Amino acid sequence: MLTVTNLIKAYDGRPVLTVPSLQLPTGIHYFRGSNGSGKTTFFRTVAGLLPFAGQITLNDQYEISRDPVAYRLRVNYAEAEPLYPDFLTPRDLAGFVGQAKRAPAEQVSELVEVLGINPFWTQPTGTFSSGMLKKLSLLLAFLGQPRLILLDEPLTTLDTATASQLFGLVRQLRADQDVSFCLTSHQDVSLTGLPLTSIWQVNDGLLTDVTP
Ligand SMILES: Nc1ncnc2c1ncn2[C@@H]1O[C@H](COP(=O)(O)OP(=O)(O)OP(=O)(O)O)[C@@H](O)[C@H]1O
Repeated sequence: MLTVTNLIKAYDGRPVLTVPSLQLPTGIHYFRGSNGSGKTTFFRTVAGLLPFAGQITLNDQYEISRDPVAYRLRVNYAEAEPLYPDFLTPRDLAGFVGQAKRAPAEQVSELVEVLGINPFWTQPTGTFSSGMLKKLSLLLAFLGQPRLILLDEPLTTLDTATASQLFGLVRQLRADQDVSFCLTSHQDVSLTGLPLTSIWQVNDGLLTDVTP
């Protein structure tokens, strides 16, 4: 599903992530590692948000630099600590992102319901709690018809009921539409009952497969 080759990501000339070769099949992949080990850098790079050296290809077909639009239509990302312009509401953001991701008409309302966003749908994000921001970022990450969704620390600040709804959504998209997921968490994701395809340990910008 995802192939990464000769990836080097540096900040100001300092390499922080090196992935010589990585192949992820369809499934749910969990990346764990200590603070500053490179998880977010990896996710942001795969999401197409950071410049890097190397190749990243989805489904042997869409290379991130060669097919930037087709690739980004199929790879969605939820930030660990989402931030939006204060004056925008979930309705505004879902409108923009939904259009960019070519989301089906009824998709937004279904996700609003599942993630419990109705009570603050038209409220400016500048007034949001961290959990409300997290719910909104998750909604945006599910819009369109992604083949891969990157969830960076999806559980942080999320209440238990919404976490359970989120896992239900992940299971459903996995089973019904063969959507793949990569996620990070400082909590032990294997305890959530999600069927994990692989587990990766990130240390000092290097990824090691530690799947049992
Ligand atoms: N914008 C940036 N400029 C310079 N260095 C950065 C930048 N963002 C991250 N880094 C560095 O890259 C390395 C990896 O950071 P990253 O955010 O990917 O870690 P992480 O594994 O996601 O950590 P955490 O668990 O704390 O979220 C760290 O050394 C960090 O200081």
